Amino acid sequence: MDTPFNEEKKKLADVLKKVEQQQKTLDGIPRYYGKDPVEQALDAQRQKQRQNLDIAKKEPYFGRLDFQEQQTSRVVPIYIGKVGLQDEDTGDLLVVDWRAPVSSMFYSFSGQSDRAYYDSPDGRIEGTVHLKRNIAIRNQQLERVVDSYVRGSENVNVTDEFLLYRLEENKDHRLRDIVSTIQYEQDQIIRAERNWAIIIQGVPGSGKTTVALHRLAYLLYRYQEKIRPEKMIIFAPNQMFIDYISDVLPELGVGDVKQTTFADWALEQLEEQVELRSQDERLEWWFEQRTEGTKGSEVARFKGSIRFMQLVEKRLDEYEASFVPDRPFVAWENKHLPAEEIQKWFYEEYRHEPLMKRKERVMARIKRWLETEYKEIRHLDPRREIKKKASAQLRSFMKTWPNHTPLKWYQQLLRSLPAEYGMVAGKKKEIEWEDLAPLVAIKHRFFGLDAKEVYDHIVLDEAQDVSPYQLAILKKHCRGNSFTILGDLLQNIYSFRGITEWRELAEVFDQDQVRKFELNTSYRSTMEIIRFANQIVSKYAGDVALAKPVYRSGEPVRVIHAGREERMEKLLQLLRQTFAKVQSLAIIMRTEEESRKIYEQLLANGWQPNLILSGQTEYRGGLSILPVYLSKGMEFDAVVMMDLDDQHYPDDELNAKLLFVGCTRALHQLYLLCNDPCSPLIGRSLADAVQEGAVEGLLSSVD
Ligand SMILES: Nc1ncnc2c1ncn2[C@@H]1O[C@H](COP(=O)(O)OP(=O)(O)OP(=O)(O)O)[C@@H](O)[C@H]1O
Repeated sequence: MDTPFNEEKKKLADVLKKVEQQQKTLDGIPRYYGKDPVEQALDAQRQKQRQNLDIAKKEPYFGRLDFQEQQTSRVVPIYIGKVGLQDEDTGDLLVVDWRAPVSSMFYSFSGQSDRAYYDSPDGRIEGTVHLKRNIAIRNQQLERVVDSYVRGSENVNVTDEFLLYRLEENKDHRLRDIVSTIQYEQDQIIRAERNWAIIIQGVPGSGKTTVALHRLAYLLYRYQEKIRPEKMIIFAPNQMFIDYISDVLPELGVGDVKQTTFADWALEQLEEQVELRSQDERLEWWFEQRTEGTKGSEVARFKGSIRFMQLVEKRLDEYEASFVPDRPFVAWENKHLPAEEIQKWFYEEYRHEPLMKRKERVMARIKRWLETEYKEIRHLDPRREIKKKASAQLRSFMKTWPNHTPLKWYQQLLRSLPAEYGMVAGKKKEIEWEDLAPLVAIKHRFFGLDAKEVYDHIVLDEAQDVSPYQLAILKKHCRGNSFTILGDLLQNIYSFRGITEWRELAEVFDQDQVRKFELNTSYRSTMEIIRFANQIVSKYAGDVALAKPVYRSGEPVRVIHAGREERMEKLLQLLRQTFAKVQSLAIIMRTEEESRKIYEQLLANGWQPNLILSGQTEYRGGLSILPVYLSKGMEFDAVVMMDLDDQHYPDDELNAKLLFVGCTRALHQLYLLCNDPCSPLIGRSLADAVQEGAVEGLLSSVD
């Protein structure tokens, strides 16, 4: 009998041959550039098929499930891949798309019993699983076959073996798809109802970002008639992060999804009527030289709150209520339009239109009224004179109507509030990050919302740094509350403007529209790293669950004692030892300034690191140097945290969270260079972790 490996090798050769044949057939058909819509649709279909075949050619499938439907005798092997493939000769399905209903069994089947089911469009299909097999193919070569379930054999529930094989790999400079190893709790989120606003609280490395991107791909497949990629949008914290995640959707065969930051998007909405003040100064204050007092952050949080939103709405209502002057329009002697008539047009007939549009409508209507009135005048000469006069009257009448830009109106509102809420001093058009949401809201009220800017689905990553007001704005831009909102409250290092509890965001929706999920297993880092990092932050965790590691053991976390003078030498030694063995290594500093200094020193020592500072739009991988607060969302094979002393990381909530974020960026190795006196955060962590055997020791040196 053939071994599973040989069996799969033959199958692979067979499938690849069919893929090639199909590619050849398609290559023989030229592209269509004419105007016939039927031909255009056929051409688009062929293009999609070409893209799918390109994906299938590299790795046609990754899993196999042998399933016997209830009341049938045939056991059917179902091959599951990133895209579906059909045998052109027989019409049989060669490979089923991972998003198809039947594929859900591959992710939900745990092997506890041989029974399984899936929900097809025609109802629930039940049956028996005979085999669940993971198949690793790279560049058309079969690399590995792991049976995680064989009916009747003792060998069940070894799913982790394949997962661990995947997790142990080094990562390059891009986030990757995880279709072959999606875990049950992740799959539940990916396949969740379209019209739910999903909030995911997930520990570092639990796959939040990855899951959100897979959910997009799933929604596009499941609701292909209703959802289009151009109508989906991803909000991410910065451009570098967008670059870092940019390969996942194309890998899943999804293109054209807009990816942006809230600030860039909001500025687009405002059409450059404002200038966003650089956030560098404030970030520097918050992360680097924070002194007591949080006046600035209180204002930022207030301006991001639903309370402030309600205040803005109330003032807008008042503005609207007094918008139309309470006086008639007098065209000429004895000819006037009563104020009540004009108000009726504005407040009743045009009430569904935005404010400024209504104003235009009223003016156009007065003009039409004038035209009919002119006709009543018999002689030409007085008519010409009267027309001129009436036009001038209309111009001066309309001048008595309010005429604010959103920014002017907002500035006026702020001036009416206590002084500390004022606009920033500086250029006239300059605003702060937290002013963006109210300004977009005012713009909508004045000029309306462009239907092109209404999305079928919105992803909000690192949502703990988003304000409720911002989310409320986005809700207006979303059809049917279809949101994926993800983040981690233990990583809320921008708490001066973000949220501290998910309740704050959930309140933007009706309660029956929201579903909350938790992802508590960390897939990124080894057990040793997760245990160590948990100790750092546990004091500040409150109700938030700490990360559970996957059972993947690696090297102990190494805390290396390095005094000021020897710090550079120790770092160089460490790099020489580790860098060649990994694809990505980050040196994480406490501040931007220190990142720059180390960068210069490494350059002088012949290294070629990439310096990552705020505003960076690209992530290149390899050796990176960056301040800790910019490392959020990223991951590296190895991480070196520098300057773990009580000056750089004193024992407070922000520093604990920063250190936690930094440590949880590491997949396989974590090194901490510690100076005297060592940071109390790591002192505590160290004592606990040493007991658990996760840390090699405080004074270990690099040899
Ligand atoms: N089911 C899985 N199979 C294989 N790898 C996984 C799985 N889930 C997550 N990962 C891997 O774990 C790492 C972390 O994923 P991701 O960045 O999406 O997590 P996150 O929750 O957004 O993390 P953070 O909060 O730290 O930004 C990635 O390398 C991802 O490929």
